[in-house]
Amino acid sequence: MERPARLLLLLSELRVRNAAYDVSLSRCLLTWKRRVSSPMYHPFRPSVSHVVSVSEIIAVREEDEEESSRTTNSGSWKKIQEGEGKDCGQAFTVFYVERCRQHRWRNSEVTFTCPDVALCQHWVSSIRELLATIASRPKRLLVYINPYGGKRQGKRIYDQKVAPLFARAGISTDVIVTEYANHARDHLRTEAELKKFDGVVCVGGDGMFSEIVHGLIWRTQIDGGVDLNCPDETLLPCALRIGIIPAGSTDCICFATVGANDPVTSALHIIVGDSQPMDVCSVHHNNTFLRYSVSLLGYGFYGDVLTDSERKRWMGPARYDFSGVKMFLNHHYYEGIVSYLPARGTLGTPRDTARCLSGCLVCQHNGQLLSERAEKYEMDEVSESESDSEWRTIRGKFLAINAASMSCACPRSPKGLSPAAHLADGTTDLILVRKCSRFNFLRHLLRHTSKDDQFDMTFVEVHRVRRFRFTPRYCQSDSDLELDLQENGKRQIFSQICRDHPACGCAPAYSSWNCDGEILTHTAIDVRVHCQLIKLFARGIEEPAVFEDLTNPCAI
Ligand SMILES: CCCCCCCCCCCCC/C=C/[C@@H](O)[C@H](CO)NC(=O)CCCCCCCCCCCCCCC
Ligand SMILES: Nc1ncnc2c1ncn2[C@@H]1O[C@H](COP(=O)(O)OP(=O)(O)OP(=O)(O)O)[C@@H](O)[C@H]1O
Ligand SMILES: [Ca+2]
Repeated sequence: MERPARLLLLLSELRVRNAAYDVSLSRCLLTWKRRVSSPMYHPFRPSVSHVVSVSEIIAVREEDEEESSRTTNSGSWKKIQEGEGKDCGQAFTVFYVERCRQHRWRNSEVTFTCPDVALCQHWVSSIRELLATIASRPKRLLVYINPYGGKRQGKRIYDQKVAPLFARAGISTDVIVTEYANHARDHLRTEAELKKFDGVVCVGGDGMFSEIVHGLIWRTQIDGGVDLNCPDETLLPCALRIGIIPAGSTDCICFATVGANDPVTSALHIIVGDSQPMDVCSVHHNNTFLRYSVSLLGYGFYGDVLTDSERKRWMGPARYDFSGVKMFLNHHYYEGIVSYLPARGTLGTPRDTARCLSGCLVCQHNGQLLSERAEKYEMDEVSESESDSEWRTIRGKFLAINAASMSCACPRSPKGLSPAAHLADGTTDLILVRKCSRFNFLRHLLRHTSKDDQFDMTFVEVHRVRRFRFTPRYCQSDSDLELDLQENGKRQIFSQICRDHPACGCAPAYSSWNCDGEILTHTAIDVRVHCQLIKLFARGIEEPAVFEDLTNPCAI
């Protein structure tokens, strides 16, 4: 029979900064509570109690008395020497996760002094044994650093903030500083010895994460004999988890899966071995694979912002705001046909007030439902797209067509493009912004930054879908398009649809797709969501109540 989770493994009287504490260790919790008899005890002050979940202990270190008295570099030991003088015996330090504001985590530490060496060693070995039983913690990681992402701080951020934490947690790393774009992707595809690692970490922005996703998915499918060009193929999930140390311009994936774009917070989520599944969209054109997307697929406004901003990379993250204002003023709309397969039987809608949070039940339910359905389709040997006659079609003039597979929350828009979208529910939210006045489009954009509903506008519609296709009007054959591209030397093809654009004289007939910050080479695309194809070292966004309870002494 398994022991009750709260059964104590150890209970001792230890000292923390000259005060006596009752310190206990169970399989789940480490607690230390100031003793009533302690000289520091104050009858009118509530007794101080601390609770740390064992799963959030980073490491434990036995303090070497001789070494510590020789060097005063160790902050924790210095405090003991100053505070306790002759009273100090053997000591050990526990490093653990502490939660701060706005979903940030910090590495905190507490040093306990024990009356004798044997007791100290017993505590250290007991905590180490417990940590060793947590199978989800990575031991060896493959790290890719983009030295040029965001504000070009990737290398410094990793060396100063992340590497020391990994070392403390006993994680060994193979580090590769990338030398060119797609270096990480190609290394993962062909060279990396993936069996040696428990996870892959990227230091950079969403573009760097996308490289890792492409490398890992590609490698997994090729190893499993899956045809990447067939949009109906069921893809094999990737075994290795991915960690993101944010050092980019948008860091939208990190923000939406962790709740902050903070390198230390992300490193700690990796160390404790968190796991967050995520949906991935495959994008095809004429049965040819183009790319994968995990956050935003945007045609029209966000495609144009990206195209324009690529020419201004030297501006750093500010390029998006500059191009955003420019494209807002340009106010181009695009004609085309959108057809989609609505998500049937799944929980949740894009207009829900509930959000996708840590341990999300909607994602769990839909994940289960969709994998059962996929098995059924496989047994009947039909594809989902063939069996389903529920495709719907919308034709129109659009300022923007966005598919948000997750909220796309980021510092620019803390609630994101689709606030109720889920990370791992097997669906994407298709947002259609029809042609409207500049004033109305500005109202719509502004609502991304306030509590108001950006979908509650007559020219905006949103559908939760499993698949969708887009065909631009004036769709040309590939060879025509190729010819035009060569002649113009750029993506935008100007056509004779100027009657609706009295101000500019001529307007592009085509936009480009912004696929997680990369420009796609085709405008006619076929998109399919693959439920929970990858896993991240993250746990989704925690509600404040989750951790308030844990630190509440009454909850012990
Ligand atoms: C008036 C303020 C309105 C603010 C509206 C803000 C909405 C912001 C929504 C951000 C959605 C980000 C989605 C993430 C996509 C990532 O996969 C991708 C890769 O990193 N990032 C981008 O493509 C980078 C895309 C960055 C897009 C930035 C757009 C900025 C728009 C500014 C419009 C200003 C109009 C002002 C008129 C006076
Ligand atoms: N050594 C390198 N030299 C040039 N480009 C690189 C290198 N390593 C990676 N890249 C490319 O740089 C691009 C941008 O990187 P990254 O995503 O890290 O930063 P960012 O664009 O500033 O941030 P975001 O994607 O969040 O906007 C990626 O698409 C990646 O392919
Ligand atoms: Ca989703």
